[in-house]
Amino acid sequence: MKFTKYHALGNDYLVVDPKEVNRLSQDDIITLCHRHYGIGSDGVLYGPLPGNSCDFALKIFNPDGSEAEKSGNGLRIFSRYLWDRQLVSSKPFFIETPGGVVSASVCPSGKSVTVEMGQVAFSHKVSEAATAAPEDILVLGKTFTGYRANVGNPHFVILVDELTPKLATTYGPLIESAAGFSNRTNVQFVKVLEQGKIQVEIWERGAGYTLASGSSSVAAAAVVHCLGLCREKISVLMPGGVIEITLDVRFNASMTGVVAKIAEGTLSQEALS
Ligand SMILES: N[C@@H](CCC[C@H](N)C(=O)O)C(=O)O
Repeated sequence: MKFTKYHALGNDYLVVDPKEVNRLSQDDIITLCHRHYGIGSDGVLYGPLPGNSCDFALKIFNPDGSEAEKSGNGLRIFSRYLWDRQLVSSKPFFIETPGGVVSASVCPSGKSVTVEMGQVAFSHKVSEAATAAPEDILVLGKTFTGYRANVGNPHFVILVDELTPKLATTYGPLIESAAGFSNRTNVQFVKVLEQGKIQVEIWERGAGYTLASGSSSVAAAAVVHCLGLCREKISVLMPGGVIEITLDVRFNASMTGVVAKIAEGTLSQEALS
């Protein structure tokens, strides 16, 4: 089975073409993503599949084998894969995910990709709640105030004054699976640095601590903009680098950042046995 590996600011994904394999089981995905027993990645992008409403459809899997509705960096990486395979040009094209259809465009060098991620809802259900509402959550004796956002996939955005990776690694796993989140949640700890700049530490649902996340960047930017803390153009600083987000008045989000190809290879049969 052939695979291609890319990263977007250190958020790494394997792209597996359905032509290579009819189906990936949950165990296959867990092994593929495992950094010792497999190739290692923050997820698997299974596509291109035939779309219902556009040329390309994509399935996105987390390293725990669960399926995500959407992934910002996953979509930017998959766009770059389509571009590398000469299946798209530098003109905008559409990709269908369970979390909605997005439009993407790859810059002429292939190194930067923009995805129009769609409208952010301030709830865990798409198209509900037009404004961010605070919600307290008690974890390990500490109360955090966060805001739900849905970018196709669910997020819980917590504003803090002091930001450390430890916040994400200590509280992230407990918040991810807290009782109030019926389908678990991605978690972002966010510090507003200035009007157009925020810093974020991320705990991803089904993946854990990651160096960057596109949908998390969109969720965090939408919440701080909705609260009036930042304007509509926001640079999101993460441990892996920067993603640029632009929001319109209805919280439709455009996301731009770099993508790099790491490797192409063939997985040994033995690895999945
Ligand atoms: N890394 C991603 C998010 C991947 C999906 C997420 N773990 C989920 O389960 O929703 C991104 O760049 O958005």
